[in-house]
Amino acid sequence: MSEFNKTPRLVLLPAVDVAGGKAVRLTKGEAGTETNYGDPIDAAVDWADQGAEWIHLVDLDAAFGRGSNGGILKKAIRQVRGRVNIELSGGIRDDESLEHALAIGAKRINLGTAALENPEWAASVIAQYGEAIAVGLDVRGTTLAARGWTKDGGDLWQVMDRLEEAGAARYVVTDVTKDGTLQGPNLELLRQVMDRTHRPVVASGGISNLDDIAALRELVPLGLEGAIVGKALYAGAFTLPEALDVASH
Ligand SMILES: O=C(O)c1ccccc1N[C@@H]1O[C@H](COP(=O)(O)O)[C@@H](O)[C@H]1O
Repeated sequence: MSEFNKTPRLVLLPAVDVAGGKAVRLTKGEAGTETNYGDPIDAAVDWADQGAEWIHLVDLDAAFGRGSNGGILKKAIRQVRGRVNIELSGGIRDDESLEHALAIGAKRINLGTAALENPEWAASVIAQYGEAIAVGLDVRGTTLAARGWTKDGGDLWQVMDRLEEAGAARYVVTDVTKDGTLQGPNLELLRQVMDRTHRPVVASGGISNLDDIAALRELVPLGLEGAIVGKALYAGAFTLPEALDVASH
């Protein structure tokens, strides 16, 4: 196949979710389901060493509104600066937290709760920062989830209409019921979201094996730009180099 008709690669974003100063994975985002994977700075450096181009870095305590891992996130970003782009999320809900996130070196901010609860502010920062703002659409069925995924945040399609109007640059779509379960991504949900936008979409939740990555890569022509990989990498289901290979061939 020539370079011209090859499917473009799928960008993979290893996740580093931080709670209580540790890299953890949750099941379906539920507090108390943490599996501990050690030092988040080591994890970030490890993914950078293994070829990650992006890391999806999450302050879970900030997302749940119960604390902050700000110092650790800053150190992690500093350690991989110049090698890896950081997509930062969790608790970024006002000018101060957004400006701080950008100041410590995040290339992209993922807004969850704020995009649901504060539409005017979300529209204003989407207009101001453009590509630096992604919106996280964290859903159960077609109901969005906010505040550490503990509160309903409205209807996915209605909120998407508003975000499209606001000019959101990119969506990060998480099926909360799949996240951390190793049950495979929700391909149908991704297709439905991509049907409603021309903006790039990043998939999150459920990847369990290399076949899932191959299936997601098939969606690249429909608008899927990337996929966040969490538990499968930490559990050793495959290595990041193996996944990057599947994502690009
Ligand atoms: O990633 C998780 O497991 C997770 C679990 C529970 C809540 C949030 C989680 N992840 C990230 O947090 C943002 C939302 O943060 P906020 O609502 O803007 O404060 C979400 O998009 C995920 O990236």
